[in-house]
Amino acid sequence: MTEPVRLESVHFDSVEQTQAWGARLGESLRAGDLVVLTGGLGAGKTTLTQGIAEGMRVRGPITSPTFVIARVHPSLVGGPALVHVDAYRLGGAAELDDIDLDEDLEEVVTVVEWGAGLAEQLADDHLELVLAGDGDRRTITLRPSGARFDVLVDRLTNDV
Ligand SMILES: Nc1ncnc2c1ncn2[C@@H]1O[C@H](COP(=O)(O)OP(=O)(O)OP(=O)(O)O)[C@@H](O)[C@H]1O
Ligand SMILES: [Mg+2]
Repeated sequence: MTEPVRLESVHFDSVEQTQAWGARLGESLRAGDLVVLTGGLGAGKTTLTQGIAEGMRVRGPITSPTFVIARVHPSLVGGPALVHVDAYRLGGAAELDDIDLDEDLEEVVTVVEWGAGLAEQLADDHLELVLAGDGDRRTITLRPSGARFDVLVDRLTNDV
């Protein structure tokens, strides 16, 4: 029997709302976590990452890398660094293992902007966030993989 697919969505009407939710997520992330952002060009992956960085209290700025594939943002408060990977621009062929990172992924939080569909190749526990929408309105569908992220998604989809 196939396992039930769990799909929860959240909706935002402005950049500020998307970033505020990203900050809530960022506050909950810890070393070793992997967050995979999928969604087309301009879907809001980098914008959401800016919110995550704020919540994690790491050094900015979070930008769209043009030539650099991965950037390390150290913590300002003694927490884990944020490694922001823009694999979207690799054209879809790469896997996370192929990206040459100096950091031990167990010690940092990794956020990857990824081409659609590729996240399924990631075997480890991760949180996939699928971004869609246009105008100012965005929908983020949460696809947790593993118990750790199940708990996190419960917390993040409850309106508090
Ligand atoms: N509610 C919203 N949430 C996020 N972005 C929004 C929202 N409303 C409008 N936008 C705009 O959509 C654009 C999102 O761009 P962003 O660079 O974050 O997307 P991306 O998915 O990282 O794109 P790329 O594929 O180029 O990496 C920005 O110009 C942002 O201002
Ligand atoms: Mg981007």
